[in-house]
Amino acid sequence: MILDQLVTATKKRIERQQQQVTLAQLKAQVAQLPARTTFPFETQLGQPGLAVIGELKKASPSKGLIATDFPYQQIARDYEQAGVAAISVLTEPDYFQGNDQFLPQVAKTVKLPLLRKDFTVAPYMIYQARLLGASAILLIVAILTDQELRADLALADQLGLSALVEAHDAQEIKRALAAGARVIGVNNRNLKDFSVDLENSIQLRQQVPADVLFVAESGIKTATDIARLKAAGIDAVLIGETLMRATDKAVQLQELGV
Ligand SMILES: O=P(O)(O)OC[C@@H](O)[C@@H](O)c1c[nH]c2ccccc12
Repeated sequence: MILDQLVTATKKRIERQQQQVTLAQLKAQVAQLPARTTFPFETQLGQPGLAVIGELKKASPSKGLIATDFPYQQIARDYEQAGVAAISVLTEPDYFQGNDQFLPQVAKTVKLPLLRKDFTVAPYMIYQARLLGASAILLIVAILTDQELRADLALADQLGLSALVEAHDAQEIKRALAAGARVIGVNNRNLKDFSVDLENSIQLRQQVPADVLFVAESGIKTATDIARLKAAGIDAVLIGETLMRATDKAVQLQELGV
């Protein structure tokens, strides 16, 4: 499965990076940063109405190259002007053509909270996310043990980072809730065959209590999709490809009815 390949590639990448900057050195750098007392990612998602997280994604394993031209700072500015609540920044290099440096570059361009979209497989990556200027990290339940999930959530909390905890079925939602997730994302894309089914997030909405933020992820393309998700009481949507391909982000969001 693609997720296994991503985990293997990410572990190798982090091992390489740790040879340049050790965990102890990274921790020391993070310790120099001012303490954070707020969680702007969650504040933004908790606003009334459906919040949109716009994603910066040059390529993906399911779609290949999405944007030949990728002026990510300009796209971030366009997202901000179009009124998105937060920006998801793919940093994974091998399959998504992401780059860690996109985060600080985008952070100095817009005021919006940034989600570091990567495959968090080690606490090292959580310290990195803080140092790079992210407000939130992604934790994928399917690739973490319960113990790791708890420890990662605690560390994120301690560093002033929110965590979007990604689940794809009721069992994973249970694990996310038991670990104390405050934001749960349900991926509509099946990572085994890349098929997309919006019903996944709609059906699973009921498994999550109202005081936990619920994000529907992937495959959102039309106003009908948005209307269905709104009717299901979803707090936020994560939209990548549809927004990446739109020449005018504001017009695209208007057409979607968000
Ligand atoms: O481009 P889409 O279909 O709108 O999807 C966005 C986002 O949900 C997707 O990129 C995603 C969801 N979960 C992930 C985990 C890692 C990398 C990427 C993702």
